[in-house]
Amino acid sequence: MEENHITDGEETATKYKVTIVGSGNWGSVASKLIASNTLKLNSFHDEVRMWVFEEILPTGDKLTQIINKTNENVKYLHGIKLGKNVVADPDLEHAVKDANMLVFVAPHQFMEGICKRLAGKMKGDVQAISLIKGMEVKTEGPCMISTLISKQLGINCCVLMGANIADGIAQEKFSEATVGYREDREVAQRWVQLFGTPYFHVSAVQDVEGVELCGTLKNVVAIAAGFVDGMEMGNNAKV
Ligand SMILES: NC(=O)C1=CN([C@@H]2O[C@H](COP(=O)(O)OP(=O)(O)OC[C@H]3O[C@@H](n4cnc5c(N)ncnc54)[C@H](O)[C@@H]3O)[C@@H](O)[C@H]2O)C=CC1
Ligand SMILES: O=C(CO)COP(=O)(O)O
Repeated sequence: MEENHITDGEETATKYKVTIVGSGNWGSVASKLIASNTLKLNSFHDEVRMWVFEEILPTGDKLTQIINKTNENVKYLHGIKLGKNVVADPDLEHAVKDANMLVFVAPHQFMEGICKRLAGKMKGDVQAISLIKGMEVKTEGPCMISTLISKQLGINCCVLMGANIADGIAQEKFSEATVGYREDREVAQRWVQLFGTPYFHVSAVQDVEGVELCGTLKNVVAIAAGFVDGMEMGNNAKV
């Protein structure tokens, strides 16, 4: 347990361990942002574990092996180094077992299955954040993904959303995002620290559902705007 604590003069504080659950385009960029910060910030372990849904590449290699060898997610974020401190792990339960900060960034349709596998497998003090846009629509009504995570895993879940296209952020083009949190501002500030860089500006507001709905519904507007472009109806039709 010693390695989980840092000593700052007389005080000892928890050293946070981060695992990213998901490794597509956005999950890979999230790992790059986070890995650059854990190296700089004393309150986090350097290593960032990234659960990878294992795939066999056309070369016959396993995706996790290539990520760990080249430091690059050649399938979902080609040409971008993630950081040497990112470790790809194909075993979901193993990837989360020591983490006290969990970043969920798998496509929403896989989340129910992922949560079922994770229930009871995590540390007691774990905090979560969802970067997932979308919602589960069931017969009893819609359910936000942060709610699904909180309910199924019994943990607090913040969200991080913005007009964020992963590739632009991977290329370190300026972008901003918002963390939505429920009660604990200190936890929200920890997420802000973990994600924020000079090119990725992150702020926090106390409104999980508001932030998550804006992030999700933004994509409905984006699809409609794409239709308008495709039909060459002009910008006024978008308003
Ligand atoms: N790509 C982007 O620019 C952004 C994406 N998001 C959100 O992030 C979430 C993830 O999106 P992306 O990273 O773009 O996904 P992606 O489409 O790039 O990757 C899909 C991921 O799902 C994995 N996968 C495939 N089958 C699976 C299974 N059966 N179980 C679990 N995982 C499986 C793949 O291995 C891959 O890691 C989505 O909710 C999306 O809305 C949010 C902001 C930006
Ligand atoms: O929300 C996005 C960019 O901001 C991308 O979402 P999708 O990957 O679900 O299209």
